[in-house]
This record gives sequence, C-alpha cells and structure tokens, in this order.
Amino acid sequence: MRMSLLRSASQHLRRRRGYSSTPAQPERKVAILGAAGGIGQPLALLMKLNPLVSSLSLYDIAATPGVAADVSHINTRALVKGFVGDDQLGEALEGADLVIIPAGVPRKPGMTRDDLFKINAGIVKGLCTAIATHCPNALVNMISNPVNSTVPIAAEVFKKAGTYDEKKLFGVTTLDVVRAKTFYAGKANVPVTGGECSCCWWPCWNHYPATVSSYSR
Ligand SMILES: NC(=O)c1ccc[n+]([C@@H]2O[C@H](COP(=O)([O-])OP(=O)(O)OC[C@H]3O[C@@H](n4cnc5c(N)ncnc54)[C@H](O)[C@@H]3O)[C@@H](O)[C@H]2O)c1
Ligand SMILES: O=C(O)C[C@H](O)C(=O)O
Repeated sequence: MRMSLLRSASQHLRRRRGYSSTPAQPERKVAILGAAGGIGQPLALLMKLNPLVSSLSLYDIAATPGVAADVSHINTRALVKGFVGDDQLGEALEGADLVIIPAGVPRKPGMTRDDLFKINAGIVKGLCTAIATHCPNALVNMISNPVNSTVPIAAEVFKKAGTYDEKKLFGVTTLDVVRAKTFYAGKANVPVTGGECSCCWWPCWNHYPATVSSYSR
C-alpha cells in the first residue's frame, strides 16, 4: 500500500514537471526534393524510419503521390505528404528544418559528372530559390551532381536572397570517400582524403603501415 502510494505520488510529480519515461521527440520537418528518383526513394524510406523526423515532405516533378503513399504505410511517427510540380513546391518546403536535394539527372555510362552541370545547375538554382523563400533557416543537404559545383550555386542563390549561412549548407560527398577507401584499400590500407571526383582523391601514402618496407608493393 505504502509502495503504491509512493509510486503514484512520484508519477504525479513527474507529470506535473512534464517528465515522462519516454521523452517527447521534437517536431522536425524534412523535405526531399527529387523524392521519386533512384536516390530519393530509398532516402524517403530511411527518413520515414528515423524517429527524429515528425513530418516528411516528398517533392518531385512526377510520381510522388505513389511514392508518398507507399512510404506512409510504414508504421513510424513521421507524417508523410507527397507534392508534385512547381505549384506545390512552396507548400512542400514551408517550415522545413532540413531539405535534402537529390533532384536532377544522373550519369549514364561514359559520362563524367561535369556532363550533368548544365541541366542540374538550373534545377538546383530553381529549388534553392524556393528554399530561400519558404524555409530560409533550413539545413540544406545537396546530393545532385556535380556536388562541387551545385553547392556553390546554392550558396550564390542564398547570398543573393540574403539567407546564406555557411554552417547550414552541405554537399554529400561520403559516397566518394567510401569509394576511394574501398579502391585504395584493395591495394593498401591507407587513409584517403579528397574531392568530388576520382581525379582528385588523395591517398595518404605517408600513413602506409610501417611494417611494409616498400611502397612499390
Ligand atoms: N552526392 C552523391 O553521393 C550522389 C550519389 C548518387 C547520385 N547522386 C546524384 O543525385 C542525382 C539523382 O540521382 P538519381 O540516381 O536519383 O537520378 P534519378 O533520375 O533516378 O532521379 C532524379 C529525380 O529528380 C527528379 N527531378 C528532376 N528535376 C527536378 C526538379 N526540378 N525538381 C524536383 N525533382 C526533379 C526526377 O523526376 C527524378 O525523379 C544525380 O545528379 C546524381 O548524380 C549523387
Ligand atoms: O554519378 C552519379 O550520377 C551517381 C553517383 O554519384 C556516382 O558517382 O555513381
């Protein structure tokens, strides 16, 4: 009896102070632009699985209603909405805390990422102009290639709009870091630093294991 009284008093106190055994997660809106594509769809799935996301906006120029319907069937907390076309871009972005951009054309065999520049530069410019208007404080994660050109384009758009914050604009380059590590690891287990294309990966040979006497191996 005494124990149960103590338990209910402590529960009452916790409720009054706003404590709870499962702390409430903050509200976080994530928007994916290019959500119906090869990168956008698995990314939408990952965001839907992330407990930190409360609202997930899936935007593309086509096919997002179907993608949004599929993703929304996963029983996690994020509320999913699909948006299609220019007219709905503003609504997709309104209040977003994080915008992830895989919108644009990918490479075909024989192409370099530079070949994508003309098309993707225009796409990214348009999307970033809308971000500056509808969610100027959002973190922006750029995936569209060539990332080392699309990030500066985004920066210029934000500067022009007066919303640029260097701490909030990111280029997604992990793929290249991982690739470079994999390729060089096949030859030697050395750390690799570098840029957005294979021509500027930089293996740190001076970190080659001391037990191996010759670099020529
Ligand atoms: N940074 C990286 O690590 C990395 C990795 C993979 C791919 N990429 C790049 O990501 C981009 C997308 O690759 P993908 O394989 O998903 O291509 P994809 O063709 O499968 O998908 C691209 C999507 O973008 C959409 N799109 C085109 N214009 C748009 C616009 N104005 N607004 C919104 N959506 C638009 C298309 O409708 C399509 O659904 C490419 O530029 C690719 O090079 C980058
Ligand atoms: O190049 C692409 O379009 C996708 C990816 O970034 C890659 O390098 O394969």
